[in-house]
Amino acid sequence: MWRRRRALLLRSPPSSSSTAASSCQHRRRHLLPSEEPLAVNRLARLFTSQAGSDCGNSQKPFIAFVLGGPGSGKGTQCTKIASDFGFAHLSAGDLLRHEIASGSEKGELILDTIKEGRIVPSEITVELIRKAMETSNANKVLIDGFPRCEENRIAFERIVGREPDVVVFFDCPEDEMVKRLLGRNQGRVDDNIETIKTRLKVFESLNIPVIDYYSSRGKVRKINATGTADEIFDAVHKLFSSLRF
Ligand SMILES: Nc1ncnc2c1ncn2[C@@H]1O[C@H](COP(=O)(O)OP(=O)(O)O)[C@@H](O)[C@H]1O
Ligand SMILES: Nc1ccn([C@H]2C[C@H](O)[C@@H](COP(=O)(O)OP(=O)(O)O)O2)c(=O)n1
Ligand SMILES: [Mg+2]
Repeated sequence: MWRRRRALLLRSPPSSSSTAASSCQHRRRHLLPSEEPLAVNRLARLFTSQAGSDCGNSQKPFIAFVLGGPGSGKGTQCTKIASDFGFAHLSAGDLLRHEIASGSEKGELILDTIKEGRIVPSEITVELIRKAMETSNANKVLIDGFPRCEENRIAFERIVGREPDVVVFFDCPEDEMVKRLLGRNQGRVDDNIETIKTRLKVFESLNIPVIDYYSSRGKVRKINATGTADEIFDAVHKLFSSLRF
């Protein structure tokens, strides 16, 4: 039943939209308190040197959060960074879409949330990222599209016990982002104008505060995300060449 519904929903337009403010609060309704300490323990093992199991590496991985509005070019630029600088590319959105496609119990909730342009409960996303980091065994990681809200950020930092090394912010005007999303043509359930409007509101109200927070901590590197993908990558390449990882 759910599988048939999922197949239908994967390409259907959104049935409703909701306010940006409710997106992060979603987490509280779905939090399973018994799961949180387990995730804390697993992540603590991943990121503390005493355990010696940091993604299979003896050192903590270098972590770059890659942020920007929907359609700002995060995924496009991450592919290029991964190829030129040897980073593992972990896209939070891709991990969530794989979870939907797997037909897991959480998939239905994730799909409903993404269809509406809202943010998935943090413990689901952090757990998917944690597993992907473990599997990748990488010492340099791009985390694309995360953290999307303060609750995402706090969950990650509390569980992992550290901040990212750098936060790359692709700064793009809204009209350009809308144009790119409507032309993306990947059959995504959230690339329609109604959901895009919500995603832009969510970005402004929930993700910009995260960028402001990391700016105040001197972590943010802002990239002008207009122009061709290659022009933007020139600036990205300069930035990554200047980082020590
Ligand atoms: N600089 C660019 N100029 C025009 N289109 C772009 C540019 N960068 C990416 N795109 C296209 O815009 C769409 C959104 O890009 P994507 O990398 O998926 O962004 P995001 O991950 O931030 O949503 C894709 O179809 C991509 O091919
Ligand atoms: N940290 C995250 C990342 C994505 N999501 C959900 C909500 C987002 O609108 C969708 C799609 O994310 P994705 O990063 O793939 O989208 P864009 O690359 O910005 O177009 O996934 C989330 O809930 N939490
Ligand atoms: Mg993307």
